[in-house]
Order: sequence, then structure tokens, then C-alpha cells
Amino acid sequence: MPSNIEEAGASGSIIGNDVTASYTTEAGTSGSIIAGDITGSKVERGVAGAILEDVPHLTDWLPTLQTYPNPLKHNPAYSAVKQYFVEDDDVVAKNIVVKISNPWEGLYFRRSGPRDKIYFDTKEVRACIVTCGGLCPGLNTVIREIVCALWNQYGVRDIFGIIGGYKGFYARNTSRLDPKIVNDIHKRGGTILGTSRGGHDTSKIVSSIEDRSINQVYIIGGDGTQKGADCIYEELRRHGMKVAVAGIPKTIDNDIDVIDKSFGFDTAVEEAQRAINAAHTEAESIENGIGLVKLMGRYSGYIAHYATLASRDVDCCLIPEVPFYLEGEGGLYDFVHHRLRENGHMVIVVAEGAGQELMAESLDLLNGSIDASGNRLLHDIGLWLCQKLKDHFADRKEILNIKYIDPTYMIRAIPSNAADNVYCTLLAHSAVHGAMAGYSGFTVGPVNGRHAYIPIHRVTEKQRCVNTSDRMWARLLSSTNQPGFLQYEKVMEAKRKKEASKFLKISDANDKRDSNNSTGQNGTSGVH
Ligand SMILES: Nc1ncnc2c1ncn2[C@@H]1O[C@H](COP(=O)(O)OP(=O)(O)OP(=O)(O)O)[C@@H](O)[C@H]1O
Ligand SMILES: O=P(O)(O)OC[C@H]1O[C@](O)(CO)[C@@H](O)[C@@H]1O
Ligand SMILES: [Mg+2]
Repeated sequence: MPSNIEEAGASGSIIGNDVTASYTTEAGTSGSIIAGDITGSKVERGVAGAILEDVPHLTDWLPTLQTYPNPLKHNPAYSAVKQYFVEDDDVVAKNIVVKISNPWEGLYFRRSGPRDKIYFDTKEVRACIVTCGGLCPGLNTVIREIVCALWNQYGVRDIFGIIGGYKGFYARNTSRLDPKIVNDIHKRGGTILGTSRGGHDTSKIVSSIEDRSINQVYIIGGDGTQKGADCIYEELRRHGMKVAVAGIPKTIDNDIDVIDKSFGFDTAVEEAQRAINAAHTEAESIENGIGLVKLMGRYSGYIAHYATLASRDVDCCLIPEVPFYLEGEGGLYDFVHHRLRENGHMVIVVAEGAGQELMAESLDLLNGSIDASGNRLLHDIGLWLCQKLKDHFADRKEILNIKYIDPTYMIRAIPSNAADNVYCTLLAHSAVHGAMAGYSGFTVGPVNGRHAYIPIHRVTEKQRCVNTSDRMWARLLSSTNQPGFLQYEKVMEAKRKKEASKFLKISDANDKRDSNNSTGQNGTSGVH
């Protein structure tokens, strides 16, 4: 047991809205659980300010569940592993840069991995897998590895694929999965199960789980999907059902909080290099050439950020977290002129969510459309920026050769690279071990390099964005030497004032003309 968690023996208390009860944890460790609501967070206080943010366990609502020895004990592949089973009190620190004066203080998550006791008779496990949201490299690898871990490590034979995302639970038949069926799917992009947005109906999904006697649900998807998984877990728990819900976080945008990085992100950044290289080659081969590349990133600009840092050919990276402006000192036009004078060409990378307000304002567009899941639909910043730059140079009668490359779907519809494949394997195995160990309502993922079980609500309460006040963004700025657009608010305010006074002048002129017309300019009546 690590010294950051209190020693075994003592008891603690659960403080809910109206629930107070004493408890002793499974492993006999102690502390206090502070629950936000009846099914809410399980927080255990350890020594020296250490806090374990624990995940729910089936025994929280089914306290008399039977346990079984983990069959991995007799698996020859694992026989050489010295400490194969994870101890119940092994935890992973959320922050590993600590103060030497109090190194233990902070948040911890339960370490993931196989436990020696499991809560399912493996012959009775009926597992299902669903993929939701946009595509991401590695989806098929995760599916493959969940199937193989269930089959080979635990001897599970009833594994079903839910077809077409959440709505597939109640609108489609399931498809049986086994190691043969999934054998080489990791070499393909996409998801063999299909995916969708929208269609999350908790009660229909839970009824379908109940009707099909499913007792382990593996849900692969982004922030929206994980919110949906949390609702399913809560509902199953309310029904008192013995069903483990495991979330595997997926997002090309890398916008899921707490975990180090989401799978497929590295593959996407690598693929984006091909577009950036092409943009650079085009730009440097022609007079005043600009290569403009649009990359995915709805609210978070990680792909653009890392693709820029990796490339070193990019002169300017525009992301949703840094609003930019075109005209005036410190604006994009100034910088483009400067770079073209200096180098004769340049490369701009723009995340799809960047500059949405600027564009909406300039085109008088509404920002209200959403997709079936409620995500904001974006205007094409790449095309708009291309046109603005072309117009600007044409107005000044200067040459500009701009080449626009939009590899949007190409970077996410590909198979995962080698590193992501290994990462997907660990995620899948963690999820299976966690479900078998009786945990539910959890998401798997690496925290500071070690895989952990994280309560689902912890990863969905906020979306992760590029932190523009940390050293990683500073590295990008120092590599591109692009403007920081720090005067954004001031410039936009001045622009708005200018527009408003222009509008006032126009309406004054119109009023004057109307009154001239009504009095009749030649002394005649305005009424004809
Ligand atoms: N707040 C929510 N509660 C319940 N279900 C949700 C919620 N938000 C989204 N969902 C459901 O989750 C599924 C996927 O959501 P969404 O389309 O937003 O993709 P995502 O999981 O966020 O992945 P990505 O954004 O990476 O493509 C959809 O079926 C949607 O109905
Ligand atoms: O066009 P689709 O499939 O809805 O997906 C587009 C969105 O999905 C993502 O890849 C992931 O959320 C975003 O970057 C992008 O805006
Ligand atoms: Mg999302």
C-alpha cells in the first residue's frame, strides 16, 4: 500500500444530499466518501491531503455479489509476470510534478489492470461493444482488443457488436463478434460497427441491454459519447442491475480532459504532415505562394498545434483558443506581407474551429446550426480565409498564389499507426479488466503515463482546450514567430465602432434623402 493512503482498519462516512453512512473500503482501507448525490462521486481522503477519486463498483448497489478467482492466474502467457494483479490500493497520481514539502497532496485515480478476484462468472458474461461520434484512427483496434481480451484472457464467448452507434441498441440487430471476425480489422480505418451522432435514448438503450441480458457494456466515443455512457450507467444502477459500463475515450480532437492524450491523435498529426508538406512544396515553388491547410479541431486546436510543431515548415497556426484578426497592427495581413517579403512564401495551418466569430461577423452569418448530437456546425474558415487573402492582395494589386488544402476527413479515416495500435491495446485491456473486476461508470486512460480508472463524469465535466499560457504553446510561438493576436479585443472593438459610425453616417444620409424626397427637392411634393 502506498503511504499516501491511510492505513487499513478505520471507517469513514458517506455524505450525500441526505445520505450519511459509515463505510470501510473493500480492501479495508479507510477515509471519507463525499458523494455529490446518491450515485455521485466516491472520494476517499488519504493522508497528507491525498484524495482518491474512485470509480463506482457493482457492490455499491449489490453488496452481496459473489466473487470468482481471475482465470488469468492459470493463463500460460502471463505465468512469467511476477506481480500480475493490481492491488486494490494502487493509485495513479493526477499531478506528478509535486512540492517536496508535501509530495502526496492532490488527486489520485484507481490504477487499472487485472484484479485477482473478479465479479463475473466468465461463462455468464454477455458483453457488447458500441462506437459513437466521429471516426478516429484506432477504433477497430480497440474493438479487436476488447474481443480478444474477453475471449482469450477470460474465456467469454458471448460478445456482440451494436451496429451504428447508440441508436443501434434499439433500432438494429446486434452482430456476433469473435477473434476470427476481428482478426485483421486493425489494419482498416473506420469502425466495423458503424457509428452515428444523436439518437441517445437512455431508457430505450437500458431496455435493450436488459432484454438482451447484456452484463458488460463497452462504449467507445468522445465527450458526447461518454456523457451518454454516464447516463446509461446511472440508469442501470437505478434499476439495481448487475451491468458493468466501461467507457473508452475516443476523439481525434484530443479534447477529453484528465487523460494524457486520446488514441488516434498521433496518427492524425502524422497524416497531417503530408498535407503540410504538400502545402509547403506548392508555396515555395511559386511567386508569393501561400499554402493554407485546414485541419480538424472543433473547439480544441491540438491537431493544428502539434502538426505545426512537428512540421517546422508552418509560419502561422490559427486555433479556436486564440481569436485572430486580419487588419491593422499585429493582424494576419501584416504578418503575411512581412513573411512573404522575407521568404517569398509561407504556410498557414488553420483549425476548423478557428476564427468562427470573425467570419460570422464579416459575413453576417448566424452561429446557431447544430448537428444531431448538438455540436455546433462550423463555417468553412479555410475557404473564407483564402478568399479574404485573395481579395486583400487584389485590392493592393499585388501578386498572391494561394493553394488551399483541406485534408479534413483524410486524417481521421485511416488506420492507426504502430504507437496508437499499442495504446489502443492497453485501453481495451484496461476496460475489460475493470469490468471483470466489477467496476462500472468508469473511463479508462493514461494519467501521467500510467493507465487508470477515472469516473466518467470527471472526464466530461469540461472539454480540454489548448492552454495558451503554458510552455507548449510558447514553443509553437517561438518556432513560427507568428503574432500572438493579443490586441484582439481592442481591434475588434475599434472595428465595431467604425462599422457602427459608418452605419450611422449611412442612415443619416438616408434620413436626409428621405426628408428631401418627402418635401420634394424641387419644391414639389414627395407624394407622386
Ligand atoms: N449530453 C449527452 N447526454 C447523452 N448522450 C449524449 C450527450 N451528448 C452526446 N450524446 C450522444 O453521444 C453520441 C456521440 O456524441 P457526439 O456526436 O457529440 O460525438 P462524440 O462522442 O463527442 O465524439 P467526437 O466529438 O469525437 O466525434 C451521440 O449518439 C449523442 O446522441
Ligand atoms: O462531419 P462529422 O462526421 O460530423 O465530424 C466532424 C467533427 O468531428 C470531429 O472530428 C470530432 O469531434 C471534429 O473535429 C469535427 O468537427
Ligand atoms: Mg465531441
